[in-house]
Amino acid sequence: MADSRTSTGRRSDADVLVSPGALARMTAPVRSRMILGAAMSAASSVCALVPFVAVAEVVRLLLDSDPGTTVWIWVVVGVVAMVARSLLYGGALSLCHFADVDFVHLLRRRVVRHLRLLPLGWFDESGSGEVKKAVTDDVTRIHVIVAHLAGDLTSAVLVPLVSIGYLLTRNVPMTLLLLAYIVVVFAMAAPSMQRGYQAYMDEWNRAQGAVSTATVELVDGVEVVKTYGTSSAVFRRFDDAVSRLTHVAYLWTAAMGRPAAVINILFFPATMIAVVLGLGLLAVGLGWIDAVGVIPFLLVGVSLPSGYLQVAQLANGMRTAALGATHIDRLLSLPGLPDPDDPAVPADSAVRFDHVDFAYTDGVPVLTNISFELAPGTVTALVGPSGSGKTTIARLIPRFWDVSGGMITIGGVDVRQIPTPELLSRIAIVFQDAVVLTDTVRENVRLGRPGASDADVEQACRDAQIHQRIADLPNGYDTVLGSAEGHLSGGELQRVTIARAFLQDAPIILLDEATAHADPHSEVQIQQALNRLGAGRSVLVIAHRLSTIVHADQILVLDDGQIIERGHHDDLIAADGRYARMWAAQDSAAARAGAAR
Ligand SMILES: Nc1ncnc2c1ncn2[C@@H]1O[C@H](COP(=O)(O)OP(=O)(O)OP(=O)(O)O)[C@@H](O)[C@H]1O
Repeated sequence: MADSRTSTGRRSDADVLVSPGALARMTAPVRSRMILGAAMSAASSVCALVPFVAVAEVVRLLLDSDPGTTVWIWVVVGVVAMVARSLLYGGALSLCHFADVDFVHLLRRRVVRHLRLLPLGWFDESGSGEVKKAVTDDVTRIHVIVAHLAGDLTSAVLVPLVSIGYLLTRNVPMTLLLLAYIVVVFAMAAPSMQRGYQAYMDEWNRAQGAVSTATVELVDGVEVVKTYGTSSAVFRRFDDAVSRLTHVAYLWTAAMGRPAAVINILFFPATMIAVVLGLGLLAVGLGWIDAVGVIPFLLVGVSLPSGYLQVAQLANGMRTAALGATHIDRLLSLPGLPDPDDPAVPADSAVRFDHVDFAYTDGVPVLTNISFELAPGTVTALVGPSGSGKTTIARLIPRFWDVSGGMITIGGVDVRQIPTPELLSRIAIVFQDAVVLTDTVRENVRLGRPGASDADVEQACRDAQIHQRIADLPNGYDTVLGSAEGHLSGGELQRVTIARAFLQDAPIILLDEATAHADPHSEVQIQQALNRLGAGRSVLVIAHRLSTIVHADQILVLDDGQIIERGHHDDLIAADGRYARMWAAQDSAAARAGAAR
């Protein structure tokens, strides 16, 4: 059997065992409206049948020698049923669709809230494809059930049952003859349809999952695709996934096509009219029914099999919805970072690492025995070779991951005991790559303090030395970042995120290589903004350019996850150790670059 993992090693739909209760749990908040919608839809389906019955009865009575006033009663019944049907149908449709809108909103919000609790490691492992799948694809799969299942399934099951009941009251042998025809057609075609369906359903889901993952990968890696064109592995994986999906679709259609065509032809309304007439002639010949008695069968019996096809489609929808619900259920049951069992609020903003060990993967230590203090109003710089653990240290403070050993405290309180909103409100982070949303500049800055006034947002931008640049944009602060008119350089975007940190006014600042992508002019501006931002706060700086941290109160030199030197710039230079060598190497590199210019 083909491997059911996708090219990125993630699990595909076919690996998931559908959990029977998941769909019921997921739809619980709107269940009462779904039931009411189903009841209204059932009543509407019965009403939809009544006009046909009324016409059949009117025709039968008119052909009688003395129709009497009963004819008019049937006319009124038919008209009232038509009106009632429209009202009930419209009501059921609105009810289910409004329930569906609420359902989608509630479920997406629940999923996104839960995603916020998951450690960053989960996102690294699962990728954006998994998030997109849960929030859009899986929710959409279930939404079809809320919007349509209750109403459509009830009517698909109920209409044939009521029709058969009515026809039995008209003539039992003729009804049995018609049912026998329908059963024989099913018996001929349904088993091979079922076999074809089961054989390719899983294959189809797997191929679809692979296309979804490959598409996300393609978009994420669009720069590689542009550079290496269609020869890149990313593009090849996408191409293979699409070809596989097409192939499965072809095989599936071929397997299902013949039996589906047989059923469609034999249940086609024109075919059914001919069948009812033929069976009617037979029954009249055998003396089981008179000619007038065949009329109800022509009007009501012809559409008897249509419900089957609808039920088959809905069963498919049910299965994919159950699969979507199982995915979401699994995601919602993933454990988030544990909540504090004894919540406490820190007294001040002194950050302390106390013999901290950390590993992303069990058995592969990344940090070992890290201890240092980040006192309020001081700057601590982390330096060291690539991969030595600088970013990891910074990310443990806001609990992007939890330590494996030792403890991190803020104001004497273990970060694991500080309620998450409280913890995050105390820490402002300026990442290496400026993280901005596709939203207006104003809202991007306001993320630092939701509810901040426009004046405060502008003041923060002045402090970050980006106000004038924003004011010069076509729509000023209302320009959407990422849009054609809202294109800012890396250094400018970095200053937008610094403005966000100014607005947040947090006592602890984490700066991860904030000047990394800036040109020399931007770098000076960013540096000035950062110096002002850091004044009076606990600042942790990750720096590659040692010239930016010569005035730091404390420099920690990391190597392979351990602190190998610590002290002021001058002390470390005097010690003539690793830091001194790094300084000399950067100095001569800068001199070489200067000479080359
Ligand atoms: N999400 C992750 N999952 C597993 N390993 C990781 C993860 N992030 C980083 N690592 C590993 O942890 C080690 C430390 O990485 P870290 O990013 O903290 O180093 P760094 O000193 O900041 O590097 P750089 O200067 O290149 O940014 C590296 O070996 C890295 O491969």
